[in-house]
Amino acid sequence: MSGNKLRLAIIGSGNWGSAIARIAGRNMIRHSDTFHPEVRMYVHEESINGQKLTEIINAKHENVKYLPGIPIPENVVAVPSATAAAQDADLLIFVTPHQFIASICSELKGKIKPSTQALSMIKGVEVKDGNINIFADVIEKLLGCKCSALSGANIANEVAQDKFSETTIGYRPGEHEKAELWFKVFDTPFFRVGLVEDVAGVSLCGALKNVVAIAAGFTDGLGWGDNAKAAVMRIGLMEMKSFCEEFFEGVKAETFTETSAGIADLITTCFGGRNRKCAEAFVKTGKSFPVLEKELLNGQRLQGVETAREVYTFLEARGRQQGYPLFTAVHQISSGDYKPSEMTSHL
Ligand SMILES: NC(=O)c1ccc[n+]([C@@H]2O[C@H](COP(=O)([O-])OP(=O)(O)OC[C@H]3O[C@@H](n4cnc5c(N)ncnc54)[C@H](O)[C@@H]3O)[C@@H](O)[C@H]2O)c1
Ligand SMILES: O=P(O)(O)OC[C@H](O)CO
Repeated sequence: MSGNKLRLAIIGSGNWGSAIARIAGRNMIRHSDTFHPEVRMYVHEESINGQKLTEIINAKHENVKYLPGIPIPENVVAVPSATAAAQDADLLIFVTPHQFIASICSELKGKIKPSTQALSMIKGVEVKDGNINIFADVIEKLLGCKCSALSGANIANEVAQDKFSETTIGYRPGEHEKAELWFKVFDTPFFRVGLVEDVAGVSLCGALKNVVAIAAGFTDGLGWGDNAKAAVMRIGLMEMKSFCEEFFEGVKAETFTETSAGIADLITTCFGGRNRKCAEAFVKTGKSFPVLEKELLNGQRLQGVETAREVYTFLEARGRQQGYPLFTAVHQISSGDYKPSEMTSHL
């Protein structure tokens, strides 16, 4: 009997979405007292050698494009419609590149259960009409459901191979019980979940570290060495913290220093992430980021360049660029206004 058990759905099936489907799918079986075994996963349909990606995933139990070589549990079912995935869900994970969230939420509006609880794993921000929002807030506003956030030092390919890592769930004040439910969805002996009452801090660390990772990639491309990279990371962490303190209320200092979402994610992204890799190639090849994204990422999406542009737009609207010289330089270099070698002269 699985009549009153909680149903989980996943909106997104890229590199991280597929890795998290593996973890959550297995935990649905492990905690079968609480959860319905079937997990529906929304897949943005595409054709691979003439066959639909959803059909391949459901037949082979592998996302051959975005997470090749890693088995996805058989209780995870790929569906090509976000609405079909989400409509019966009690728990709804959002894990797509941030540029697609607005259109997905407008499709889902009014079609999910009023009691659904959401969780955002998106590393990005929305800048609109001179305001900045984290995606947990965007989702809450667009869908009218409560939304927590998960972020951490989580390179998807490593997590998918069950290599040890930690992550952080940020929850709203008074919602510790909800966070404990999400803990049960994700925690495994190899993927250890910490909880912190700080949705904004967790979300912003995840978004802003991608901008710092671009700067770290520039230093790698320039061959400036480890000291320069450490300096850029330190300055980046200070700008992340200042930005949160200046523009958001209630972000906790310990989120930066004591959680996986903070310093640990900054370190892993600046050494092993896609943003770093593409930024190094940007310096070495002179190719643009859109070209490098296509050539190097096989359909996966860069978040840092777009986030740098959005953060710059927001700071410019407030005349505050000079308070954030590293964030500003990353945008100016990515958009071709500065040379990469000029990065530190503006700090
Ligand atoms: N990959 C990682 O290591 C990792 C780790 C932690 C967090 N994240 C974050 O998780 C989020 C999702 O990242 P990811 O790695 O799963 O994605 P990804 O970079 O693999 O992006 C590709 C996904 O985008 C989908 N897509 C393309 N066009 C679309 C459209 N028009 N509408 C909807 N979907 C479309 C593709 O089908 C595919 O599922 C991002 O915010 C990312 O920063 C990624
Ligand atoms: O590959 P990146 O640069 O998008 O970073 C991936 C994750 O966010 C690391 O935690």
